[in-house]
Amino acid sequence: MMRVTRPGSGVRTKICGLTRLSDVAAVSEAGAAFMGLVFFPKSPRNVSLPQARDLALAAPVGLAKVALLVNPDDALLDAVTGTVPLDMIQLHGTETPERVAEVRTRTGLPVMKAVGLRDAADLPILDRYVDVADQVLVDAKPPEDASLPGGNGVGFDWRLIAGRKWKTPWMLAGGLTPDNVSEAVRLTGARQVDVSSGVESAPGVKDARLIAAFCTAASGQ
Ligand SMILES: O=C(O)c1ccccc1NCC(=O)[C@H](O)[C@H](O)COP(=O)(O)O
Repeated sequence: MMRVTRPGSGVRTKICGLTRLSDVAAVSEAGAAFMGLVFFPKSPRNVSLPQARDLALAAPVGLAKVALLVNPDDALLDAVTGTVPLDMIQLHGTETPERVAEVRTRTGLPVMKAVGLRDAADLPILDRYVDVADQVLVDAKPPEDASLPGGNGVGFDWRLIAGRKWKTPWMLAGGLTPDNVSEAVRLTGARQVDVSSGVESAPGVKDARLIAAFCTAASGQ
């Protein structure tokens, strides 16, 4: 499988919600740094344990495999980490900082905690996680009527975080697309970006051309 090294701006991309081996190939060829596997039965991107294992085993060295979980109990954590070769856990529920610390210890893996923003009142929530998580995913809060806690293709006002710095590495997410990602990077100063809906042709169906276009746009080329 060919990997493309982009000497551009160095912005790293995560493509979330892969379900097919062809998605892994597309993500790798586009030069993304992370691929996300969703373990959330209500999601159109949900993968079974055997499916996730096959996808993870197909990833080339250098493409980090991230398991996305929502308020997982220890049994689910053990099942996922015992079956799927992984590089990171993404917690996308209402996990407390204490639970984030427990998940790090239990799995031995770095943990990225997703925090949803809608307005400035949500910003202090981020500060609760910077000391305990290895990465913070700065995402949009889901709409009130959403059935998914993330992956809804909605954004937030990037000016909320423009010029802000956290001591923990962070990734920007929420409604990003090949058309808006370069502006999002420019405005927020993000060095890492995450996308799911914006590179799909239908809910849960990744599109190789959109993945390539997203990675190219994110890297400033
Ligand atoms: O993608 C899902 O189906 C999903 C389900 C449950 C929790 C989170 C989920 N997705 C999160 C993401 O894919 C991304 O990390 C992020 O929220 C960006 O999503 P999008 O706005 O669709 O690009």
